[in-house]
Amino acid sequence: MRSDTVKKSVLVAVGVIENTEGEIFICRRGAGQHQANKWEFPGGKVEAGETVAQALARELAEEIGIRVTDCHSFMRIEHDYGDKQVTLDIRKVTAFTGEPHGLEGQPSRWVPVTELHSYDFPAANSPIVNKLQTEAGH
Ligand SMILES: Nc1nc2c([nH]c(=O)n2[C@H]2C[C@H](O)[C@@H](COP(=O)(O)OP(=O)(O)OP(=O)(O)O)O2)c(=O)[nH]1
Ligand SMILES: [Mg+2]
Repeated sequence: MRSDTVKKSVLVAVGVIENTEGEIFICRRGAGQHQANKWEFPGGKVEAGETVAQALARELAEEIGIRVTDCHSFMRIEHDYGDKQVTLDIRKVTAFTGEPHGLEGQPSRWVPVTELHSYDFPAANSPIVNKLQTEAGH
């Protein structure tokens, strides 16, 4: 990168959705997307004029068909993939209506926190998985 250019980070709203059994909902990214075929916590880019909470609500409605009724800040991660720099604003979704499912054809599933480490997530996600496992006492 040239020293006179400032790399711009993309702000992403990410939802860690938890059910009453303590499982987490994850989806698989598409073949043509950035970080293709990796598993992810659903979410997407915050658009101009939106708050992170608004973006999260919109993305979770569009991608997995749920309406968020309660969420709180979980963590924020800055990560540079080289080809793209992202800021993940992760929210824990503790209440919602509807049953999440991949509306865009993406594979998806509920996973116990103890099994999250066996999924191939983007590199930026490691602290999320670690924090979830610590909180669950593992
Ligand atoms: N949603 C999501 N994105 C993640 C995670 N981890 C991670 O590094 N990312 C990165 C991948 C992408 O570069 C970016 C999210 O972009 P996205 O492709 O989901 O954005 P979007 O839903 O608005 O999709 P699009 O309109 O561009 O197709 O953040 C994660 O757990 N969930
Ligand atoms: Mg997305």
